[in-house]
Amino acid sequence: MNCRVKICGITNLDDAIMACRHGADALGFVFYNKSPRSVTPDVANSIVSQLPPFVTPVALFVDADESLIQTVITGSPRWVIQFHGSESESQCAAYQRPYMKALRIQSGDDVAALVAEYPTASAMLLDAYKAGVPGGTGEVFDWSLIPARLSKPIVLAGGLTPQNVRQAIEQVKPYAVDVSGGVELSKGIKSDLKVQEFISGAKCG
Ligand SMILES: O=C(O)c1ccccc1N[C@@H]1O[C@H](COP(=O)(O)O)[C@@H](O)[C@H]1O
Repeated sequence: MNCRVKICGITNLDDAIMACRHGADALGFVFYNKSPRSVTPDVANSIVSQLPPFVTPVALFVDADESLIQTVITGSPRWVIQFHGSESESQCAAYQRPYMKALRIQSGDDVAALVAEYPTASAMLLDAYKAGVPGGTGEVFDWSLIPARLSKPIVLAGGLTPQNVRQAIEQVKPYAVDVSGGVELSKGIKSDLKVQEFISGAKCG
């Protein structure tokens, strides 16, 4: 099964180019200033302007001001948006860009019903729920909570690593996987070896 890979939390050009070299399909940039992976619009747009073709930059926001979102996305027509807060469907759709909405899954959630709330999303990202932390937690959730058939492509996130990514893909069969902390050397800095192992693990099936 060909699974696409997004490497999230890119903060510098060297890591971006390294991830592309290993076959990343998408790179995530975090515009949330409480994250240790937070980048400025200028830094991110400078990196995006130097990316090779066929790699999608993803701008991650957590309940951000409209002005910040507009500042980022006007920097490049290539941006896809990841909404990782409690944004409504109409807020997400307002920017007229392809977007994915993150859902933080916990037991008892009706995942199909939550997905159905975002008919304009290109994909839905499923992440672990942790109280008080919007994402990048490094925690895995119970993948058996994900129904076999959903109305949108699924991007699986939350605590993925080079060690568990193949098992995750075989069990969940997502459209794509997304990783941040599991391929880091230190907060905000990616490990060449871990990125290589993660992508080859995700794409070897
Ligand atoms: O990466 C962050 O710092 C971050 C901050 C706020 C919201 C989301 C964030 N990252 C996203 O969280 C998931 C899971 O990350 P991890 O692999 O468990 O570290 C992923 O979708 C990141 O894009």
